[in-house]
Amino acid sequence: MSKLFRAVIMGPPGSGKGTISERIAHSFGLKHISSGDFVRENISANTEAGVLAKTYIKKGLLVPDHVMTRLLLPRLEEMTKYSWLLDGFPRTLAQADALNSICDLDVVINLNIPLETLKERLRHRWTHPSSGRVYNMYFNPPRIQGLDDITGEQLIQQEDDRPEALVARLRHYKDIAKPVIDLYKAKSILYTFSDTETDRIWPNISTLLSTKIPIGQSDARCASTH
Ligand SMILES: Nc1ncnc2c1ncn2[C@H]1C[C@H](O)[C@@H](COP(=O)(O)OP(=O)(O)OP(=O)(O)O)O1
Ligand SMILES: Nc1nc2c(ncn2[C@@H]2O[C@H](COP(=O)(O)OP(=O)(O)O)[C@@H](O)[C@H]2O)c(=O)[nH]1
Repeated sequence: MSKLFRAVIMGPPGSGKGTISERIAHSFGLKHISSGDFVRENISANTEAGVLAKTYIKKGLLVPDHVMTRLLLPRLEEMTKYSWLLDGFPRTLAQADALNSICDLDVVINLNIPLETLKERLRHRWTHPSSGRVYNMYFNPPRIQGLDDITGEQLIQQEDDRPEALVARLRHYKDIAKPVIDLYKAKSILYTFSDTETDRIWPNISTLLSTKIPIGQSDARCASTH
């Protein structure tokens, strides 16, 4: 069997991880695993880890590393037959070390987007809370204003997407992401993309992945998990 492909996408809030992950899953047939979606699923299903995670998220905190790894690693271990792309995990060095203990990553995509662009995007981000689907009033508006395309349910603007909250979130992101970025740089698997537009970054990511993903791995049947 040919080698499976393992990738991570990193970037600050609003950098386009979710948007680009969907494109990668669609174009290259990787399974898209979003840690945020997975946490939300566990909260909805009232699993033990989900109940615990909720207590942190309600306070605007990250879920502790041991809870996140207990949630995510078994899920990844179930996916040994698939190529996958991980979005939102690892966020800390402890999570990166835990991931490293179960697999070797091929590529880490690092999105480097200017602060002003992030603020502008998140000001116009609308979220479908139960699925985590996101829209932007200008970039990818919902078909009917204020409603989710799939369920027709109401969209919301998340409190922490407000510009005032974003600066603190971004500072926090930079502090915890730096050692993770340094680790992947040292392993020579880090690929950084800097621009203000997803549509300008996407062709470069697509070219990179075309050279990295073994032939026969692009299987649209393995597309996104949601
Ligand atoms: N790797 C992780 N470590 C700790 N907590 C996490 C992790 N991934 C997700 N969570 C928790 C905390 C987040 O606020 C919540 C939702 O995650 P996510 O959907 O990635 O939204 P987010 O609003 O933090 O990120 P973004 O704005 O970058 O999309 O789940
Ligand atoms: N204007 C604009 N909005 C974008 C672009 N790329 C993504 N978005 C929107 O910006 C917001 C943040 O993107 P998202 O994929 O959720 O980023 P994440 O927080 O890193 O997962 C969403 O509302 C997207 O629809 C872009 O190139 N231009």
